[in-house]
Amino acid sequence: MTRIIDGKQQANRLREVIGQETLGLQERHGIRPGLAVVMVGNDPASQVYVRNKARQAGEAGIASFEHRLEANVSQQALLALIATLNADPAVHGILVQLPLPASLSEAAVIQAIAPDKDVDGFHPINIGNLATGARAMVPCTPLGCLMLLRQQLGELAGKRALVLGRSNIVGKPMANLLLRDSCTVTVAHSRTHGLAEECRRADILVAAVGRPGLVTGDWIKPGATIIDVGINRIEEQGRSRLAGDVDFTSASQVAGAITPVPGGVGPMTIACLLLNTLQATCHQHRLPFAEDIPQRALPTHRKPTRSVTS
Ligand SMILES: Nc1nc(=O)c2c([nH]1)NC[C@@H]1CN(c3ccc(C(=O)N[C@@H](CCC(=O)O)C(=O)O)cc3)C=[N+]21
Ligand SMILES: [Mg+2]
Repeated sequence: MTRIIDGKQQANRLREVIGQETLGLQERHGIRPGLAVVMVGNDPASQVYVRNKARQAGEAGIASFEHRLEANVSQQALLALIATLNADPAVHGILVQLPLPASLSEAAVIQAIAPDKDVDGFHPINIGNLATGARAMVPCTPLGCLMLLRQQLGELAGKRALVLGRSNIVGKPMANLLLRDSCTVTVAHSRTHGLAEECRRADILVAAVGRPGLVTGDWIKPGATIIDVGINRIEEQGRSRLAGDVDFTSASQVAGAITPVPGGVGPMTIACLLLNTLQATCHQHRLPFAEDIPQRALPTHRKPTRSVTS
């Protein structure tokens, strides 16, 4: 039987445990974690995400500070705001909603964020620390995918993982996280030869290319675990709906487990943003951070198989 991985429910559980931890911080130390979200311009889709983040942060005991800037804001003004947030002790995490208008340099903006407050994990310091296996702030979407995989499979070591997509936000950090869990990792992309065959070899497939329905059932190894990162807004029969990079109908006939869109990776992304904000808060106050929050919130669904001799 194919298992539908309920990311919405897992994210609810994770946010609940985060809320318990923030309550403890408040009661024992009088500290309230704070998350600043900077939005440039008024893209309607971004506004929905920013609103959801603020509401879910509040429910988990995290203060949120929204900063909306005009689409024509100067780079200098944006960098000045980031400098203010870097210096503000009530702000433990800073997220600048991407993409930015073309007139602004995303690289310069990301590098201006203090690495300790970079809850997106996009700063080169955090990317480098993740790649070398040091302590790092890990990008929220791949972190959420990893949690769903661990919850589903227990042990990931030795599994053949295929990451479809090589973006800085998902594909590259995802590949590093899977390597850290001792998977055999392949990164495929639009120029890969024999893409379908590559996919069919994978025990774990993470699709993050932004092409609706690209991965069909005949690309999937029977029993494989499929994580669909794609959030594509498509028009169908005059109506707008969300579609993943995986064709759910055919893929769910073959896969062992699969995430839906919506209700899969998306909610986990926001929960991981809150978890990163909590971690950043603990770090900035030199307090211990409970590394076991994900395991506590999301106990393994399937016990790892043990060999007879061990
Ligand atoms: N600096 C930065 N960090 C980000 O993490 C970031 C960003 N910029 N820019 C935009 C993307 C997109 N993103 C989503 C988060 C949650 C859902 C989510 O919760 N999706 C719901 C459905 C939402 C709906 O119905 O529209 C779901 O998949 O179930 C979607 C998309 C974070 N992003
Ligand atoms: Mg989703």
